[in-house]
Amino acid sequence: CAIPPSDHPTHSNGPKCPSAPRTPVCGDTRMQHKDLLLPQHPQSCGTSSRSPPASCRADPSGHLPSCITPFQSSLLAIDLWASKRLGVCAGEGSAWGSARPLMKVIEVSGHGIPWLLGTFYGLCHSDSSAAREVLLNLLFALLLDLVMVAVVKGLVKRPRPTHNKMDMFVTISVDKYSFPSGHATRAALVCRFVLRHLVLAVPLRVLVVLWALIVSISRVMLGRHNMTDVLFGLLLGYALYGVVEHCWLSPATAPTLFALWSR
Ligand SMILES: CC(C)=CCC/C(C)=C/CC/C(C)=C/COP(=O)(O)O
Repeated sequence: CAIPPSDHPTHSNGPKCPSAPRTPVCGDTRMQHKDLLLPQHPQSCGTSSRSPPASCRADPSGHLPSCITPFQSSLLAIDLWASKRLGVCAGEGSAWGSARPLMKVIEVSGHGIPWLLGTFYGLCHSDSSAAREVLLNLLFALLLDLVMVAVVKGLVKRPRPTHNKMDMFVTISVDKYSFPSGHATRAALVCRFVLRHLVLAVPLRVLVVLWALIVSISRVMLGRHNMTDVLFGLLLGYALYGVVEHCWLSPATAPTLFALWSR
């Protein structure tokens, strides 16, 4: 199943194949491969796209190894296909278009701004030093998450799904990219953080986990992300919590920071 090299988004900086056929050779798959962001033999313009050594050279843009096996390629194609099928709230006219407003409320619940503002507000108004310690670490976790997601998005530069409508509440420049899902990383990170540091009754703990899952699933349903963006986001958020725990800020390890907030 050959993919016309000129259709690949990374080719904007790399070699062009103006003479490559533009007729679909794999039906819908050709169009969906635009989102893979893995060069399809960019060096093989004018030669057979089956030439194996060319497929393992460095990506001209230097962002990703271009050595993609047929197995990986198939997994990504399945990801794109399934994500498109699951994007049932991607537009008002989609199968579940009427649920889109609810999905957008869920989107805001996992957005960085309410979490940052809420944590900052709590920090300024908390009287107990224990609460301040937890909130300061939550603020650190949220900022670390924003930075890590921005770095990975900027490195990978995977475009958002073609069916996504870019009508998101406050975004930053890298949010035009899709991998990983910032909402999913935040949901996993906050979920682990809250379960570890807040004393909650079991039903509330279940609700926190459900919220994280719903925020993550809603990214695909809204058409914002492919499934792999969300799965990687969840893993990244889970792992970032480990970093936060490892670097835990306390009055002993960061006295200056705590002095800022003490009364
Ligand atoms: C302090 C500071 C730089 C705050 C920026 C907060 C902000 C605009 C975060 C962006 C949140 C966002 C829209 C993430 C994208 O989530 P995806 O799940 O679509 O990747």
